[in-house]
Amino acid sequence: MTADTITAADIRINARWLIPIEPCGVVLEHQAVIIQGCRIAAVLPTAQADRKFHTRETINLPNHVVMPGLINMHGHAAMSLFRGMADDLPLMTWLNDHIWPAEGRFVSEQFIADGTQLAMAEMLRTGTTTFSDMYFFPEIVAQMAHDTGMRAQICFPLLDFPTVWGAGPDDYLSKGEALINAWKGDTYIMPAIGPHAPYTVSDEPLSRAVALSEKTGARIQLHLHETEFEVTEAEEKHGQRPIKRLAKLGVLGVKTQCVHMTQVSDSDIALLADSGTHVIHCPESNLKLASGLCPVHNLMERGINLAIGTDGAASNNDLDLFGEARTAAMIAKVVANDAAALSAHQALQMATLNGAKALGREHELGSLVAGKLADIIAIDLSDPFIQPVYDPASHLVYSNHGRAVTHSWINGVPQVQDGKLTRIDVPDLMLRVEEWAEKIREQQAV
Ligand SMILES: CSC[C@H]1O[C@@H](n2cnc3c(O)ncnc32)[C@H](O)[C@@H]1O
Ligand SMILES: [Zn+2]
Repeated sequence: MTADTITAADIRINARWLIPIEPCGVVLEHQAVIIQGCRIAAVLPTAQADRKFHTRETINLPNHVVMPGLINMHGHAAMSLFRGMADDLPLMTWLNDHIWPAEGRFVSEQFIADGTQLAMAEMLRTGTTTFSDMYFFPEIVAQMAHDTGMRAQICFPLLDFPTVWGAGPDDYLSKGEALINAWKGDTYIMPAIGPHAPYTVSDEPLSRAVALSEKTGARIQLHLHETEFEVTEAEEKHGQRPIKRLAKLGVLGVKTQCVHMTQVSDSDIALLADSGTHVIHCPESNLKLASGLCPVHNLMERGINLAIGTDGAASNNDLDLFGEARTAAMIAKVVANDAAALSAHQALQMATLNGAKALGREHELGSLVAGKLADIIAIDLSDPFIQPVYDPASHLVYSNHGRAVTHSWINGVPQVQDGKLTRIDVPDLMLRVEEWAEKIREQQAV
């Protein structure tokens, strides 16, 4: 027997359980994850790690599951400052009568900075390591995510009409192209194009979005088929379903992510499947706004890649992706009339690897495999509300909530340690959040 060569590395995480996501459906026990720099050097049984690696730091997690960081594929981060401001309303009333007026009144660079930081604090604490954002002042969101060390797809807004961030399509597209160029090749920030929805963006800017995507490689994310009203109104106005119009304009494809898709006909499924378009499922926002239910099972059967998003905190009303995975699993079963429709392992895959696929980064994110980037989380299963443990994957989806996350690393850098954020000053953030709440309450009282 020959002695193993000892390799030096940075961090060793000893985990009671490990869910690598790849291969799907596997739970390993007594595993070590070795991190060297920003990457995973190895995932191996602890006894083997003892013989093969010497690390400068070891973290023992004897009651924990370790898994890849979650990828929240759709949201409007700074809307966290509007959490609970306008509840129990359908989408168009919520937008037209409450959210858009409030955005006109309050959204500024400082609002975006503070609201985004609040959202990042919540996402990090609940296991998200990568998020997708579609909101105003995307250059500020990108800078904040980068400074904090979170990965983020930053979709710049594109609409027919002026907003606080732009005068109209020309302005949005030129600012957006500058954003894409500014972050080219960055490991954390993935700039993308965010046409708001088919009912707010006309054909010409949509075609220009496609051209910009082709020129730069940037992805496109848009709200699509969110409600029955959206589809029937478009049929009256354009004589076709919105997705058909998008297909003709060249919007669909492997670089496009359609958010919501609660209204799905057989021909819609064919368009999505044939083009390789990704669907981002936001079950809690769809439930709360009574928008409809995405037929996840039918889409999965056709091989369509489905990832999960929370949407903004004003329509959810939290950014806990574990909760979202649970809701996704629950409603998939009812919609398909099949208790096996979306298993716990499949829900976890949607919240990790499928998000990485939608971003085009499945080769380096979304699973715990040697060589991938070290975006890792740990969840403590020792609390009474998740005992006893027979199957940790079941617990993560059906019994857990994100607040059981105790540790996270992004790019090998610790972000959460023993449940505490390492890179966000929470007391200072709370003071700024309360100042915004005062202003918003004052305005609501008028
Ligand atoms: C142009 S920035 C994004 C824009 O979208 C609004 N928004 C938030 N949630 C939804 C949703 O579920 N459907 C459509 N639009 C939504 C947000 O308030 C911003 O104005
Ligand atoms: Zn949205």
